[in-house]
Amino acid sequence: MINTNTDSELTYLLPENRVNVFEAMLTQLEGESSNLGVQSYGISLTTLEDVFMKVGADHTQELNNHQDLSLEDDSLPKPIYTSGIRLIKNQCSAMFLKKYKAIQRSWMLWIIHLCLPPLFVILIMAPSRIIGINDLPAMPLTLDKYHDPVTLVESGDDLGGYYDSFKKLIQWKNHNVTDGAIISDMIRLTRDTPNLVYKHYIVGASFNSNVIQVPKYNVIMKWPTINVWFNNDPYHSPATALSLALSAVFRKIKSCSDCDIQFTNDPFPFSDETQVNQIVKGESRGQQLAVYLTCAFAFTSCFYTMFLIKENTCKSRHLQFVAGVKIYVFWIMNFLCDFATYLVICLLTLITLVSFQEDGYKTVEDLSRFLVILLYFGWAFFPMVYIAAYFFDVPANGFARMSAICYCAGVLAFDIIKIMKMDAFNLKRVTDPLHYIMLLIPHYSLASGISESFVTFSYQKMCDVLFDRCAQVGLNKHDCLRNMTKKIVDICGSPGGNYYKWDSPGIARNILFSIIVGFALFCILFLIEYDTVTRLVQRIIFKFRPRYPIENTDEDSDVTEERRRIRDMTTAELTTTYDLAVKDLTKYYKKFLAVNGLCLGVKRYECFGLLGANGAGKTTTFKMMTGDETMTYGEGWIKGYRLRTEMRQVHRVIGYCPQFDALLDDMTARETIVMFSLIKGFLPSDANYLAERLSQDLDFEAHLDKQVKQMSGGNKRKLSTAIALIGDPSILFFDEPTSGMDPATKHFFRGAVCKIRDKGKCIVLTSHALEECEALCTRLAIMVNGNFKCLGSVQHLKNKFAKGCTFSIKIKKDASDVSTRTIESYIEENLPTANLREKHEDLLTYSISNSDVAWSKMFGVLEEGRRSINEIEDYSLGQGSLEQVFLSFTKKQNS
Ligand SMILES: Nc1ncnc2c1ncn2[C@@H]1O[C@H](COP(=O)(O)OP(=O)(O)OP(=O)(O)O)[C@@H](O)[C@H]1O
Repeated sequence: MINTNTDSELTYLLPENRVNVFEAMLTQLEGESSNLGVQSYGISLTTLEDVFMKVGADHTQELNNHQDLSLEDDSLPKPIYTSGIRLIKNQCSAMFLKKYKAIQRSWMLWIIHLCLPPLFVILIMAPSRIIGINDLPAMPLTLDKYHDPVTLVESGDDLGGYYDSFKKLIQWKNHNVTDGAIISDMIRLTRDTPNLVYKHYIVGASFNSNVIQVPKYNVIMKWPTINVWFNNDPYHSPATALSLALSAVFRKIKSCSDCDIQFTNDPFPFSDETQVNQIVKGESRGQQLAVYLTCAFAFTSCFYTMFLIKENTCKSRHLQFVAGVKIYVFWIMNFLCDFATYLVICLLTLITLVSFQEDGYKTVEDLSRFLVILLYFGWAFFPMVYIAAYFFDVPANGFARMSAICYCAGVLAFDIIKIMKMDAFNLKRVTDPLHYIMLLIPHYSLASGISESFVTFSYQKMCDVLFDRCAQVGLNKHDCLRNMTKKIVDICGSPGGNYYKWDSPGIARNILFSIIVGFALFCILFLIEYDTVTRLVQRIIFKFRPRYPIENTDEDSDVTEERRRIRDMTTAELTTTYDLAVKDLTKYYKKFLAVNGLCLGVKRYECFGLLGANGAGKTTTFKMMTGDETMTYGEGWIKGYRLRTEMRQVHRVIGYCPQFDALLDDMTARETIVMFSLIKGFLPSDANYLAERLSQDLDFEAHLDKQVKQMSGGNKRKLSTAIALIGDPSILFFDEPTSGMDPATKHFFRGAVCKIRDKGKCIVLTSHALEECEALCTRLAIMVNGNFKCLGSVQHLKNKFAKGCTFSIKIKKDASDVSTRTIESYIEENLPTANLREKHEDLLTYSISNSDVAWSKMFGVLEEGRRSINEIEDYSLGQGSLEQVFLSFTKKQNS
């Protein structure tokens, strides 16, 4: 029965029960080989996997069902939208689905993200209200505001009874009063209990008489004297001590035991000049809000990098591009979805601000101005964080570092420049250009915008108050300003209230700079995405430090022949003959040569296998073919599209299953397939049906609604394979597709790949499972240190490199040692080149390294042995394995 049939090779399954006719059949084949055009042939034994599939697998029945649902079934839906606006709409839906699911699945994180700026507003509003430029409040001068105050009084020569009045006053006010000698007591107390003194001994008084001379009457008289004492620490203690003494005198003179004088410290309002200075120095709530909000938005903005870094490092983004998502659709949708969530943050921040009814942040005009600042900031920072995502591999790391950078470039730089702007430093010549340069940084522009806008607001408010005061005394604006300082004339003299003016304080510069920066960064982003920058940089690097492939001297003749054939063909010939062609494909990672001048052409109906030890360069070759890496040297074409310049078109015709599952953890398997199907242009209903069909066919139906992070490694692999199969691509790249799959699914997968290949597709795969390559590949190459070491069909390589064969003889259970020796002698006599490799109780294994012994002869000897020696129960005979070929080459691979 014919097992496989390719252009150059036929594989038959031979029934074991007809082993007696093998000798005659093979003799005839060997005799007729030149007439039949048979170059060589070989015999392989059934693999253990085949045995497993036949006798052991629980899935046998299921697999039979699978065969009916084969992937090459033409009833599978096809992409409807292959171009135009409908395809773009479809891809937009896919991008929206991805973002929506990401938010839905990590909602806790998103709530924290959304609430961060409003939370900052709440946390800073209360303290900043106190520190602001409000006039200082009035403060009564009493002992009440001190904790358990003790008043020390000393009665000396008290002439007027003031001592008594003072003591009673303190007691009347319910405070402690102690008699003593003030100086000695204070020295003693300060030495013994200094903390007690500082905390509780606020004021004191001593009452004495002084002898004074009254010059007018020329008499000397005694005069009552009150000395008040105060603790140096509290700010208002001198005035409080004095006020108590005066009250005591008042009470004494008035002979009133429940009288008191209330003293209050009520400062004058800040002068206009002071207010201006405070605004300029940033000692205002609005200014502090600018700093803190920039701090909050530094964290908020950098949060957006996390998803992108994740998408980047798991290679899901690359896979989406391979699936055909348009770059502008990807980024515009990304921006729109992110901006929508950012608008929610802005809205929540505005609502929080309104609830505080803070001057400058309460009217519709104030808030719309604030919203404008946030909007231009959003426009500039999004492309900045998108570009920054390229530089990080770990999301949390990227977030932390970016937040620190944005904090330094925004808040810290804003504070430093504000300090440098102070008149005392005289650095205006430096700070002005520095300010302009820093406006290019979105976070600095945000801090400066909020601050400038508040300064304008404060100036306007201050000038309005000033002009009102002048109007009350009949002065017009002009006369009002005549007596004011230059600074105030400068501020209030020009028409005020224009927030959007160019000069400081105005936010026109901030808006313009941010809009330009946003455009510039988006351009850079698209230049990076369209590989323009990479190609330019590589061209420049190549010009100064060209890197060519290195001539390989110990190359096999088949590899040399393939190279010659590819090099001799014109581009037109290559693209018409082969679906995939590469000429001198070379990749250097800095100085390390990972892939060295590969030449290869793969046609329709071919499954080409890339074998090699770890680090041989297989994945790098795949990456260059799928656009994940650029080639250092060489050329390549897929379906006529040039790899260097037409990767977008290439992506439309290929399916790619990468080595590591490029899947987004939070999405379910169904959502993932639906997303990729939508990208490829399927109707949403078809996408859902496809998810179910592919999951049935690849046997992960039960896991279809599990999130990827909850799936096992093997099922993730199946999902990656399913993604590669979506949309019936002409060329399929499978990088170790079956690693981690169970044997039953592996078997099914191989069946599916064979069917896909037989439909006229071209398949390229790498695998470490040699039996898989043997089963699937029509041709294969073994790679060592970036070079092809051999190339050809499995049989061709076995015939060429795995010379000889092995055979095993199974001995009956009750056979004696004598019988075993008889069998050994028989083999020695008839197949003298055979070496006994292993000898077990009931099994003898021989190997023949001499390939000159014909298969028919070997079968003849073994069949004759079975007939003549009763103790031989069975035998098997087969060619050297692909593993032998593989090992003979790969032992040269550099570790
Ligand atoms: N981004 C990179 N930078 C530097 N060297 C790299 C990079 N990627 C791969 N290499 C190196 O290139 C060589 C080929 O790597 P590649 O991943 O292509 O091997 P492979 O044949 O696919 O191996 P495996 O079977 O283990 O997947 C290795 O030595 C690897 O260390």
